[in-house]
Amino acid sequence: MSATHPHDLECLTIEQLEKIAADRMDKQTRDYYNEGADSGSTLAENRSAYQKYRIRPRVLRDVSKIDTSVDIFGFKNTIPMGVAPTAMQKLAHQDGELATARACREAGIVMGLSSFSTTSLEDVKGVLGAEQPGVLQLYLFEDREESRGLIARAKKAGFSAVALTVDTPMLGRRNLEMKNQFRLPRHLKSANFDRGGKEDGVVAEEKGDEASKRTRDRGDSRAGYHDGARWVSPTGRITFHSHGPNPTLNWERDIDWLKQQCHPEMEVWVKGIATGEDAILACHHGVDGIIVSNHGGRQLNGALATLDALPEVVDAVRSMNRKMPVHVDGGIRHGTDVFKALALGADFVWIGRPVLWGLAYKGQEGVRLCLKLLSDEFRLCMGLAGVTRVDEIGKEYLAKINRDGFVSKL
Ligand SMILES: Cc1cc2nc3c(=O)[nH]c(=O)nc-3n(C[C@H](O)[C@H](O)[C@H](O)COP(=O)(O)O)c2cc1C
Ligand SMILES: CCCCC(=O)C(=O)O
Repeated sequence: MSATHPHDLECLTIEQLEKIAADRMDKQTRDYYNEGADSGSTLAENRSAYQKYRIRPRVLRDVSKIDTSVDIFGFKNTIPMGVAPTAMQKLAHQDGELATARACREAGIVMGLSSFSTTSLEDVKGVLGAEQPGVLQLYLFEDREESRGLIARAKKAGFSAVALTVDTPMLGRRNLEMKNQFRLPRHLKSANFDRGGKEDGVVAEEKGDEASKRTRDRGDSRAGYHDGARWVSPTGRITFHSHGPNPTLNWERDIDWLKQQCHPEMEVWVKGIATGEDAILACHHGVDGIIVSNHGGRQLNGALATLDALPEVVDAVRSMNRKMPVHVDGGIRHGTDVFKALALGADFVWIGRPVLWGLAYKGQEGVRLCLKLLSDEFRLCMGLAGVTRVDEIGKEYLAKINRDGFVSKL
């Protein structure tokens, strides 16, 4: 964007943003951000699933006044879209999560913050301010005390909700992450678990001068290694590889525990639902909302694209007596994608990688651009489809293209 033109003429779509960002990231970061698990087929299908649907626009409806806003956590969000929690944003830009928070605040858009952010949750909420809702994504650790502390801090800082990630009982197989032996560079830290710089990725190299660097280069186990599922470190420090995945999580014990910790100040959401069965369990266990997600194709490759899983989840929730919001993420790259997800029954969508690409492009300015592109496209889509309010978007606005090319109404 320049003083003379409201658009960034170098970057008019999220696809262009993706390309520009790819050139600006180092290989480690680009691979970590962009890859999916295994062959990447679920990652690809999250995007291509949107191509199976077409919009059935209605005309002559006076669309001169369009309201794209929705209510979320008592806040008037400018568009039914939020920023999904993604770890380690300082890899993309030195301002990291602060830049994202500033852009969200400017745009009036809710922000999700990863447990493994490179900025502390207090600093991020400080930027968002009292009005703007924040959602803390939670990895519930086997070490419950650590999680209890984090939840208490989120409550104190004024987060509106925690979103418990449930699709990571184990870490998905990410081949480039393993090949690159990816971990957080020494100058960055997992800020929510910072204990004076004593964390993995820092210690081995920092304390360790040349001698421990040589040790590490030799692959000595004292310095740790990435075995494909976790970073195996003898130091026992908290890293996303060592503590993120938790195979012990279960509905009975953990959801009730979490509700006790969070309610009534913070809502409890579950992120990573992919079936109608689990949506019903979520209802039974009294969570406040669910996010249909496959972690951006980074966990179980071969899982359904989230847009394909969405209808069964929506049907399951509608079959229950309780009104529980259903959100979705994964592969959303156009305003029309937001429209399609809502038409299939989602109340709200979240975007992950496009924000990271915006950060890599221009920090806060780049995230602002990313949010603006999608917001502008969504508004235009509503107008061209003949809709002036978000709650009017329903399945009558969609048709599905079957594999053989036939079009069917939903
Ligand atoms: C680099 C990266 C890091 C992520 N980190 C987290 C995380 O810390 N916690 C989490 O629940 N999800 C995490 N996610 C998943 C996102 O929240 C979201 O589900 C996904 O990115 C949505 O798909 P999209 O990138 O296609 O928009 C991460 C995704 C990416 C790409
Ligand atoms: C346990 C994984 C933490 C970071 C993350 O969610 C991701 O890289 O996808």
